[in-house]
Amino acid sequence: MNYDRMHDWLVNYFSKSKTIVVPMPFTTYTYIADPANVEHVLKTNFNNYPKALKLSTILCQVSFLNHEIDMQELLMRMTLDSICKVGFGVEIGTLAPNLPENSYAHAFDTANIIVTLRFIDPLRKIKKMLSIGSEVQLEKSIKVIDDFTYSVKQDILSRFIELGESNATDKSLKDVVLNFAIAGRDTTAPTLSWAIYMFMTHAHVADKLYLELKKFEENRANEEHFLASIEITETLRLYPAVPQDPKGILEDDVLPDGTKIKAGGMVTYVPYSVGRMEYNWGPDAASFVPERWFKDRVLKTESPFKFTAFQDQGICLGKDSAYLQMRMGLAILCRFYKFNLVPDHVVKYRMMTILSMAYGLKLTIERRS
Ligand code: HEM
Repeated sequence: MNYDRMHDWLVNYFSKSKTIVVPMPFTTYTYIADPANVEHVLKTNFNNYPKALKLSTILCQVSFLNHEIDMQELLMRMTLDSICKVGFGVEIGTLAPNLPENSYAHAFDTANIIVTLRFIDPLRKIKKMLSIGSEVQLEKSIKVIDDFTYSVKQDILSRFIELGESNATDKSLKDVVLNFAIAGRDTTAPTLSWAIYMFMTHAHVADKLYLELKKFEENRANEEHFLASIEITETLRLYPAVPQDPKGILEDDVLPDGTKIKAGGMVTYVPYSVGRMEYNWGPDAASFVPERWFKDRVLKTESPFKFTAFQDQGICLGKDSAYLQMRMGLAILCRFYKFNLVPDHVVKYRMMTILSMAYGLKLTIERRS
C-alpha cells in the first residue's frame, strides 16, 4: 500500500459519488455535479484531502513498527492543519511522524478547560484578582493564542479585502481566527475519534463498512453512496462534539412550555442528553446502531429538535465541510486499517466545552488488504 494507491482510491471513491460539496472558506459552497473533474477540484480547493492521505501514511508507518499511537492527538493535528490551510492560507505542519511541538494547540486546550471549569470554580474571582493558579495559566495560554492569531492576521485580512470588507479591526480578525480554529479543529477530530472508538467496540460495524468500501471500489456498490455518513451521524447522536450549548438570555421571555426565563440568566440545551433519550430514539437509544438512519434504503433526515448536534439547520456554517472531511477520513481509515484499543486504556470524557477523550485514544493498527 502506498500513497499513490490511496490517492487513486480516494479519487475513485469521490468520483463515483453523485455530487460533491467542496467548501470554500468565507464564500458559499461549490457543488460539483460533474464527477469528471473531481481530482482537480479536490486538489486545488480543499486541503483536507491531502491531509487525510498524510495521516494515512503516518498510520501505515506506525503499523509496520507495531507502535501504539494516540489517534485523537493525530486527528487533532490533522484538523488543525486543515483549518489553518483552508481558512487562513497557512501551512503549520503539526501533522508529521515526529509530532512536532504544538504550543498553539496546547494553549488552546488549556484555555478551553480552564474556561469550562470557571463555571464551577467558587474561587475564580479571587484567583483572577490575585492573578494566581489557573488564572495565570489562562493568561499565558491566551498570550500564545493571541501571538498565533496575529501571525495569520495578514492572510485573513487579504481575504476580507477580497470580499470588500476592509474595515475589520485587529480584535474582530482575532475573533474570526479563533472561531474558525475552534469550529474547524475541535469538532471533526473528536467526532472521528469517537467513531473509531465505536468501530473498535463494534467490530461488526467496522467490518461491514470495510466490505462496502471494497465493493464500492470494485464497482459493485448500489446506486446511493452514503458510505460512512450513517456511522458519522450515529456517532454524533451519542457523542455530539458540542455536548451542551449555553445561551445568554438578553430579555425576559417565556419558553413554549411556560417556563419563565430572566434577562441576564442562561439557558442550556444539551445535545448529549437529547441524543440518548429513549423518548426520542426508542429502547436502544444508548446503543450504537448506524442502521437506524436508514429506512427502506433511504437515508433518514431527523428534525433538528431531535438530532441537535448541529443545533439547527443553517446555524453551523461548516456542516457540509465537516461531513466531507469526516467521510474522507473515515473512508480511508476504515478501508485500509483495522484498529485495536490498547488493553487497559481508559476512555473517559474530558471536562471541556467539546466532547473529547481525557486520556486520548491509544490504539495499535493493522493494515487491511
Ligand atoms: C462534527 C462537526 C461539527 C459539529 C457537531 C458542529 C456543531 C456546531 C454547533 C452546535 C454550532 C452552534 C454553536 C452556537 O452558536 O452555540 C456550530 C456553529 C458554527 N460552526 Fe460548526 N460544527 C461542526 C463542524 C464545523 C466545521 C468543520 C466548521 C468550519 C470549518 C464549523 C463552523 C461553524 C461556524 C462558523 C459556526 C458559527 C455560526 C454562527 O454563529 O453564525 N463547524 N457548529
